[in-house]
Amino acid sequence: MLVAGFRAGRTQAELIRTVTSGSRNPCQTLITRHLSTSTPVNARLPYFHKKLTKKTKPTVSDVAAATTPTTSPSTSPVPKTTTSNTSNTTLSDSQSTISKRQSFKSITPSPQLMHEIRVQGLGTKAETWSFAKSSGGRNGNKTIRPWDKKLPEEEWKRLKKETRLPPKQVWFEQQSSKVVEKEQVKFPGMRFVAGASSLKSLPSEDALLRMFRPDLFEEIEEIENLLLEESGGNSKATSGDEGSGTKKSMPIARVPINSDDVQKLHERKRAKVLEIRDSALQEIAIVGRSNVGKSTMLNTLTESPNTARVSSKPGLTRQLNFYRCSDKFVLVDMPGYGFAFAKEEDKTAWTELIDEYLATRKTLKRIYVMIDARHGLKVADKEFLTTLDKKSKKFQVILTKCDLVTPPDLARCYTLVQEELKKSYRNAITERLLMVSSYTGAGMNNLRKDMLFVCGQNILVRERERPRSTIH
Ligand SMILES: Nc1nc2c(ncn2[C@@H]2O[C@H](COP(=O)(O)OP(=O)(O)OP(=O)(O)O)[C@@H](O)[C@H]2O)c(=O)[nH]1
Ligand SMILES: [Mg+2]
Repeated sequence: MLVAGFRAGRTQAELIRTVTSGSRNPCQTLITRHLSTSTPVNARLPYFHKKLTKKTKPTVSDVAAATTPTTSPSTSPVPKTTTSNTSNTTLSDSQSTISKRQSFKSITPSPQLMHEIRVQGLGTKAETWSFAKSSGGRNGNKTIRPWDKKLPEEEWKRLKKETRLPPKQVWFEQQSSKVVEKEQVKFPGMRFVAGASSLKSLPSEDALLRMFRPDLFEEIEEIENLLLEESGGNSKATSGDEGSGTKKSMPIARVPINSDDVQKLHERKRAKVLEIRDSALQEIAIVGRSNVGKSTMLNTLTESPNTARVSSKPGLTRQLNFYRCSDKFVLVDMPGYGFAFAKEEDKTAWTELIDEYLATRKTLKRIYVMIDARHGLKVADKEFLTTLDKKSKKFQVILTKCDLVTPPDLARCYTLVQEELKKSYRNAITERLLMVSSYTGAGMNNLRKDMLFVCGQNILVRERERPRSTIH
């Protein structure tokens, strides 16, 4: 009835204005009488209330005004404490967000870092453009864009005809092919070898070695038995506390070569121990918050989308997954931490598994901690890094999802994270952080090289990458 009295298409604000201005329309008079009680208008018209009290983003001056202590006594009927408390919380929150954003934007990254980001093709394409644009300089009011500047017009015309691409895209293609021209490192044939969802099923170092070197299976078995006998252990032990089998394991990789134990071994066996020890497998663990992109990065590293399962929903990886990588080292994909929606018992089990693995694994060479480049270090990250620091475990940070931030913001995030790491974590490798995008593949080559370097290996497969496009 209320709405029927008004012309269709009138806004609710108009309606309220007309009602409260005391118009002579009989319908309006009725409404005015109806509303002329002590109850506020908003309480009677919940829908209008919603509209009228629609939250607007507080400006910096609003925030400043709101946080300045008021001296005048409050005449409001609403209990003072409740209002002031609520508004203070909201405003101080937004104030801190604003000041955080302001201080983030005030970080000036070094030109070298910006250059590296550009050369590696990191950051969103749109901003790569504006970054390149700004480096291209201005000529009066006209912006000289790099793709206008770099080639003479006839050349553009020719390329456009050949490639049927606009100059901007041609320019990008050229830039990316410049990056790819450099030596590429590949991890061919990476594949899943084992999974461990509990400490009991964690494969022992020898078990992994057997999986990697099936040709050495019998020798490993024999040497293990000999070593166990020498050390007074029972080779037929059935404790089953390690490995997937029931046999006790003597980690061959850790046998010191000059020890009496090995000296006592048969000469033939000694040579085998040396050989096996040299093929000791090193492990590289990839950890990070849930959904940060660990499994996707693994797939991009191997250039095969099906190596690890990925999902946009957090909490997909629920066990330690061991991936064999070119016979020399193992990459370990882990469940993510900081997953708020998992069951409490699951969270405890995963944390235990990760902690135990990271703390006790002797063959673990490096821990890569992945941090989302959009957010920097979050509380869960800080907590995790603190536990690593307490255990004196060295770790390297990788900024990921770099395609989702602009190059300047990526550089700022890099600077901020680096500073925080330097300040608060003794075991962080802070000279250089790695930056990758699993979607564009930017930064992956550097990461592969870093992994090989960590394992003390020369590059296994080097090959010149063919240019990504037809443009040469
Ligand atoms: N834009 C962009 N998205 C990414 C990138 N890496 C991963 N993603 C997306 O992020 C989501 C999570 O990826 P996952 O690899 O499953 O993440 P995870 O860290 O393994 O997650 P959990 O297994 O739950 O711990 C997926 O939707 C991916 O497509 C990246 O570099 N750029
Ligand atoms: Mg995963």
